[in-house]
Amino acid sequence: MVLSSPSPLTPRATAGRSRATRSGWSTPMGVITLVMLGSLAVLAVAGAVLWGQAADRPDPSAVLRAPTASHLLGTDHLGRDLLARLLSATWLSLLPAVAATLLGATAGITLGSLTAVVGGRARRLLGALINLLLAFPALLVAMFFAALFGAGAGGAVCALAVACAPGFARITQTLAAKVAGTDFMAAARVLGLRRHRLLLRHVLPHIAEPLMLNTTVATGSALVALSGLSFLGLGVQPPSYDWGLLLSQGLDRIYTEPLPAVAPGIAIVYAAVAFQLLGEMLAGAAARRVRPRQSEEPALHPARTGVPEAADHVLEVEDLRVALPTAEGVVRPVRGVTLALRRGEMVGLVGESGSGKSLTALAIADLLPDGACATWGTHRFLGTDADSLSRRERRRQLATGMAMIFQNPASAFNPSLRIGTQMTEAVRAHHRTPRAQAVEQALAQLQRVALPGGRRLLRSRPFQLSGGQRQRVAIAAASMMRPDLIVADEPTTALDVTVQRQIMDLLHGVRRDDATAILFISHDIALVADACDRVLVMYGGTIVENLPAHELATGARHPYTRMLVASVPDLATDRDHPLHTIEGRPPDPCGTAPGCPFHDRCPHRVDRCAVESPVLSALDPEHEVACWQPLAPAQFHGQRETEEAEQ
Ligand SMILES: Nc1ncnc2c1ncn2[C@@H]1O[C@H](COP(=O)(O)OP(=O)(O)OP(=O)(O)O)[C@@H](O)[C@H]1O
Repeated sequence: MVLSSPSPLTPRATAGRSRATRSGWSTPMGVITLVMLGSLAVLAVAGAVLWGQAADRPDPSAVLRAPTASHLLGTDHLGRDLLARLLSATWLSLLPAVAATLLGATAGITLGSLTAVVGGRARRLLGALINLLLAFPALLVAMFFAALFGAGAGGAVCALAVACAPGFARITQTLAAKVAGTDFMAAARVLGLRRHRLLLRHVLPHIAEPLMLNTTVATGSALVALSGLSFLGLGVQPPSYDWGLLLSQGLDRIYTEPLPAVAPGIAIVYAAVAFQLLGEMLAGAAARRVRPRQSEEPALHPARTGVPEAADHVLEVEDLRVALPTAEGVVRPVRGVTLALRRGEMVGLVGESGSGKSLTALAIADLLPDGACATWGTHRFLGTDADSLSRRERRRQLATGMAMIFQNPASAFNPSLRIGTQMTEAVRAHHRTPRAQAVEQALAQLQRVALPGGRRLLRSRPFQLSGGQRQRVAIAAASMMRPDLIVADEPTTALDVTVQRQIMDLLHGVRRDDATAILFISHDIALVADACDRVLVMYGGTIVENLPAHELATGARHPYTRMLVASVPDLATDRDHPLHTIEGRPPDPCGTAPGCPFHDRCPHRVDRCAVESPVLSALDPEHEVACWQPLAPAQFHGQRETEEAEQ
């Protein structure tokens, strides 16, 4: 008896497994699969009708006959024709296998997919439950439950469903975990979609294909397992019969007449192979659906605008701290961030890798990873104190007032859903906008980001678009709710320079037209200086300088900002001289050393810097710096000239 847990077949993983799967249903293997499945389907439907009577008709004069021309497989102990019984048992053998697999798959997939949408503790509990269930061998579980439920087809089906459910749960958990960490799930969470909607709209469609393939293959295994249970006397009971029972009865006389035992065995293997081949063919078909992307990039040159006049704050954050538990101890990558964004303002957030930019953005969007703890001195979004809202109210406020754009436009969309579905789901869920109206809105947004194709584009799937097109769709989707704040985490990093410019133009268009504030996270200092109104410079988990973007090149006062700017080729540096690098390493996010986080790398440090943390203080109404000895512009240039002379 074989009872295997379903294996995690994925379209890509199985794509290379056989040439037949790659070449489709018209190949010899495809034709064989269709013929085998077709013959099983015909026998399942017509077998009992055509041969049912002959199968049940006893003949005392022909008991236990060997195969003859009138009884090709011989007869049983009541003289019934074994070939007729074999053929008419097809549906009784296949139906329970399909039912057991579907029941087990439904239970397992439900359990496994829940792990993608529930919170940390519930997820750990579910994971532990799945591990516990998997600890018991499926075969023993099936036999135990078959005995518990009582011998019979119903009991065997339930037992098998219970036995195969943990395998499905584990596969689903693994597949769903990959989905849970994707940008499109983060985006969907920002949109405030409820758990059941996340599950049904984003998780399950995304993993449906591999699950379907596994279910198909598992049906073959279930057929073998059910036949095994019948063989052991725990499955179908006389006078009913399936292939397993016929095999068991045939074994009694296998040494004198092998055919009555071999024929049901062949039928079982035949059906199991047919299901296996079906799984292979479906996997191959799924792999072929991953098509190359199109690459059309029409030029975009919308007008640029200056800083908007509006001055009301969309977001105010004071003393944001984020702590993350790790195996090495608690990490504190964000250590007191203070920032504010005005309506229609584009603010750049720059800093070395690991300075805490992304975690700051995730904390603002309420998307921190499980276990992370964020604390705030002040946290006001759209004038409302976040602490005064329930979690649900806050989610809703974020869903309607904030959108996120991620670095990788490929992962920002659920690849299994059409662009139109993803663009319209937030307005439909939160504003109860009718479908047709939501589609019209989506079309208008696509037009706004200069994407041709209208309804055709809405019907397409993310993989059919180029990276630049996907990022433009991401901006169009983010604008659907007319959010007050867009957090764009390195939205141009994965794109080439021409497309980067187009994306920046679009973001400018959004903030100009909708007065949307944009927090623009980037490593590209030159781009930030060029595109943003203000720049926040982050180092060691804090904001060390807040200054107008046009002052970044020459007016920065924090030594770190100046060194960061000096390391960029085309801002204030002389190309005839080697670029400046910042010696030393960023501070350890686990560390608890006092003082300025930059003091051990700072050429201008004084004694106080090692013991006292400087706070962000205003130099003028538009310029703040966290430094005990802010540089004067001349002082920095003097220093650089000295260094260059030494070199
Ligand atoms: N889930 C996590 N668990 C533990 N540490 C983390 C986690 N996420 C981020 N960190 C750590 O927190 C620090 C800040 O990470 P963050 O991603 O915010 O930096 P960043 O400034 O955005 O860097 P980059 O520019 O490279 O994206 C890094 O040292 C990182 O290793």
